[in-house]
Amino acid sequence: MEFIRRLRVPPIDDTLDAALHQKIDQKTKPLGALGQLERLAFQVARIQGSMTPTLKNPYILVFAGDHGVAKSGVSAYPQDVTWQMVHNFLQGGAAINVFARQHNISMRVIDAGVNHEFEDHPQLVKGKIGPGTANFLEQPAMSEELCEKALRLGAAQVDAIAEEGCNVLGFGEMGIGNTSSASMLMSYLLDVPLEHCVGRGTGLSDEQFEHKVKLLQQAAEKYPNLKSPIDILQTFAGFEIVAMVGGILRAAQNRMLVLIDGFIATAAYLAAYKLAPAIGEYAIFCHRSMEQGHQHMLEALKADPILKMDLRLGEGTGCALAYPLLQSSLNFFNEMASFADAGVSEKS
Ligand SMILES: Cc1cc2ncn([C@H]3O[C@H](COP(=O)(O)O)[C@@H](O)[C@H]3O)c2cc1C
Ligand SMILES: O=C(O)c1cccnc1
Repeated sequence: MEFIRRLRVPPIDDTLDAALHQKIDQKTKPLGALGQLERLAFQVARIQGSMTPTLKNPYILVFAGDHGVAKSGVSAYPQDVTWQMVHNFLQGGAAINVFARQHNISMRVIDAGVNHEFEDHPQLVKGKIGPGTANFLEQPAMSEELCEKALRLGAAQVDAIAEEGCNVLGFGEMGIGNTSSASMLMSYLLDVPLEHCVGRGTGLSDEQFEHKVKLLQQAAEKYPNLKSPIDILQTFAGFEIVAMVGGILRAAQNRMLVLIDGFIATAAYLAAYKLAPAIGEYAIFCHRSMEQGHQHMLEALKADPILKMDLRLGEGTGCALAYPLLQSSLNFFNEMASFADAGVSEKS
């Protein structure tokens, strides 16, 4: 696939590492006392190759798409909620709108494949790859051609906001049924049993959850020999998930800071990571979702999520909520006095 053949993620230069550690350790605090904030500041400064890193023009991209599998009763909500929520995002009434407004984060909604025609709106990108995916219980979700189109869609959106001066962006999603897709991706990409990957999504009852597990197990039996990340994406992903994969890859390629939300966004990240492991240095995991598979996925990635707030929403909400802590990490790094500046005695 041309998109994948052209993929080049720059490895991070370590020439500043010693100076960055020294700058952090010289701040007026016991050594290591700002914990994860110190690790975040170090990571961002390395990505930017700068002793004075900054966050510029932050964005949340919310990718939306419908899933054929939603018709098989794997979600607690009807498929129409996908387009209805896109409408809600554009009206400014969803959780992600509220948190993004609170932290001055711009938002864009990408229709990657919702089964609905939307009116024009300044925050909406009309990128529909198709009116939703095929039901993977019956046939692969999409062709290779559409998969590549979706990768390019995500990459193009990231390039567009990079041109607006953005250097930090969060990836969010909306698509009824997409925890099922994400569970399949996780099981295949990590080669772990499906039981560790399936959760209750929007809030399934015990009975509905058993039905979901049974259907997804049938799907796994149908496709025993998938190995490559692209084949796995084509078979199980949604257009919004593949567009996120393309976007995550391009953001790292552009040396932007990549903020990863919950279970579905992390599944997209996982596919991107399998395609280009160098993206690992650009990613910040914003929270640990209640969706059970997310906890296993984060462990497998050795990720250190910023928040544990019992969220299970998606939309990029974890990214928006973690953003002020990321700001705090750079503020301490750029503004805090050193022992020498402040005339404070160092460790004896
Ligand atoms: C009103 C509403 C708003 C949402 N915002 C995000 N999701 C989340 O729930 C969906 C995934 O769960 P499942 O696989 O169980 O369908 C995705 O659309 C996800 O972003 C929502 C779900 C609902 C119902
Ligand atoms: O972790 C998430 O992002 C998530 C969990 C459940 C439903 N929707 C999203």
